[in-house]
Amino acid sequence: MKKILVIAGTRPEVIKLAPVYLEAVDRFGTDAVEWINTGQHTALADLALQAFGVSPGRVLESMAPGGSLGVLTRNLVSELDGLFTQSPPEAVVVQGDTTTAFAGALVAFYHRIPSIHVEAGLRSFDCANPFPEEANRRMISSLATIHCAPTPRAAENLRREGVSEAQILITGNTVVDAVHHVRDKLLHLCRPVDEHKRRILVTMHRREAWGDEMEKMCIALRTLADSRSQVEIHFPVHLNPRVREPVHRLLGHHPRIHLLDPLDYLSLQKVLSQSYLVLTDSGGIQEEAPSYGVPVLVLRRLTERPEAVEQGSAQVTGTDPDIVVSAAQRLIDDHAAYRSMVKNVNPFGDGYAAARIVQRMAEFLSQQPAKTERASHVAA
Ligand SMILES: CC(=O)N[C@@H]1[C@@H](OP(=O)(O)OP(=O)(O)OC[C@H]2O[C@@H](n3ccc(=O)[nH]c3=O)[C@H](O)[C@@H]2O)O[C@H](CO)[C@@H](O)[C@@H]1O
Repeated sequence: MKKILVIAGTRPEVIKLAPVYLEAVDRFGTDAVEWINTGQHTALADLALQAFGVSPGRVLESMAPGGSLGVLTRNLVSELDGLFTQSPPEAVVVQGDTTTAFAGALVAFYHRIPSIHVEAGLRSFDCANPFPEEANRRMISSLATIHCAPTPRAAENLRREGVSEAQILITGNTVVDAVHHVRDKLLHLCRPVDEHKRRILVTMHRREAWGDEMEKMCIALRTLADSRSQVEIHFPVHLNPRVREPVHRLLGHHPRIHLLDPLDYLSLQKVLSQSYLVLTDSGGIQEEAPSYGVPVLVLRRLTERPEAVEQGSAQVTGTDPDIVVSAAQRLIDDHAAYRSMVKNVNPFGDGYAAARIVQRMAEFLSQQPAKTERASHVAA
């Protein structure tokens, strides 16, 4: 019985791998596909799993609260190595750029097990930003067997790094599949009738923003809310204490800044679909917003998602508070400028990425010889 392991540890991995998991179960059967939750971000990942009706097959205990990236990587590699030794899968699926994804691809490589990398080829070309994600995804691109690039641009990045054409598949981003999975439940929703209000969705969590940048962004949000009475900020705050502490300290008592606990996937999509504008450092939300025609200000110096910027529905503001505030004020005051950013095309995918990925997986697995033995995963 073929066993395909889908390995996820964080909320975005769950959201972007759930469509692949469901498609693979539909194609190969429930006994052939197993979900591995590495425990990197258990609470947020579990919340996302519920939205897709996916129950984690096996939960690892990789996260040492407050542990370093080195400790997390050590734990993940050790646990996955034991799992792969005990019952070697035919293939593993990893997503994006987390430490979970890197450890999954690395241990699969050591065991000579093929790995499928979902969302391959995103590059900021700066290993400090995002940190450690840019380095993780570059390393995964050296290890993976099949590279599922969401866009032609991502595929080009992989070719430039020497990945062979036969190993690259342009699929679209599975996050658009996830949006399609829930959007029927959003259909009855319409944009808020109070045209005077300007609802702004905010999310921030990036490691490279922890500390001063996070504080400066909070002050910028407060300045923005104070400067425009029609602004209502909805901010689901990441569980990480390095995010929660400054956000609640600096924004916790503003009448029009609503600090929320992390939202389940459907609730977030409802807020996103009804927002006037998004201010975020999130990758996934940059990719989802075009599905609802909502403009995005990217609170980062760089983005590995230039497609939305090039089509004009997103703007990279960086993290200078004055620039962020004036960019948001312009889109509130200048309706023509705002309308020019409202697009009805999502450049990141069409909602059929999972189907393409699983089809390619099926073709690949059908060409694999029966495994007689696992060679050379034992240290020389
Ligand atoms: C460098 C970088 O960009 N890396 C990204 C990062 O993911 P991210 O930046 O997208 O991370 P978040 O912003 O945490 O997740 C966002 C998702 O969560 C949903 N959401 C959000 C708030 C909430 O209250 N409830 C929710 O349901 C939301 O709709 C969306 O789908 O790592 C991923 C894995 O490797 C990568 O794929 C991805 O490139």
